[in-house]
Amino acid sequence: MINHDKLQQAVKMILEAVGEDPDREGLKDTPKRVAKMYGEMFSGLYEDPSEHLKTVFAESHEELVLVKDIPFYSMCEHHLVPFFGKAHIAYIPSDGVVTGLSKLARTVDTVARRPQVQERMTKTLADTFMQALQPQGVMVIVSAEHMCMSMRGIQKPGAKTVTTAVRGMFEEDATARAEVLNLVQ
Ligand SMILES: Nc1nc2c(ncn2[C@@H]2O[C@H](COP(=O)(O)OP(=O)(O)OP(=O)(O)O)[C@@H](O)[C@H]2O)c(=O)[nH]1
Ligand SMILES: [Zn+2]
Repeated sequence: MINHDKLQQAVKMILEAVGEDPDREGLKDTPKRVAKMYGEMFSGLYEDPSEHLKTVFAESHEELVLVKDIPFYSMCEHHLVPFFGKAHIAYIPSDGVVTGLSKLARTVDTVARRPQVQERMTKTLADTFMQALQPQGVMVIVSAEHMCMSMRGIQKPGAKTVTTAVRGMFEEDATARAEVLNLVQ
């Protein structure tokens, strides 16, 4: 599990390293707060995203299911600052098995709450849905703004990165991909 003592020591060292006084009134509880916050933001390291997808229902809907505009916050593993945006999850069930709609969003949260890069987050989501639900196909679209590109470095606030991952029948079926893109816009 997350080592809160070590996190607190590390945050105190960062404050010292930037020339702050970690014992001053405003900062004295900061190491504890940040340790707790990292515990939340990286909780996905200790969860198996496919666990959420064990909730399934027998429903003979073998056509598109799309949950779009799922907001998420993740942490860029290169700079440890947030990247955030929307995930859109589409799948076509097979064998009369669908999962709970909220479980798609829960899976997004688990995968987002790790040190991440957007490409791996997108791919992990697609692979998790494919393995856990064994649907006819999955299409995942993630659109995000990276704070490491907005508030520092190249400083391009508003620039969006869009990544997709398709599996199963979506790989062959351009019309099905176009239908999802059309519904997402
Ligand atoms: N592919 C990919 N790159 C990312 C992601 N998040 C951040 N990056 C990039 O990671 C790269 C790290 O580049 P480096 O040259 O090692 O670090 P840097 O000197 O801080 O780079 P700048 O951001 O250009 O100032 C940057 O280009 C970031 O934009 C991500 O999710 N996916
Ligand atoms: Zn970054």
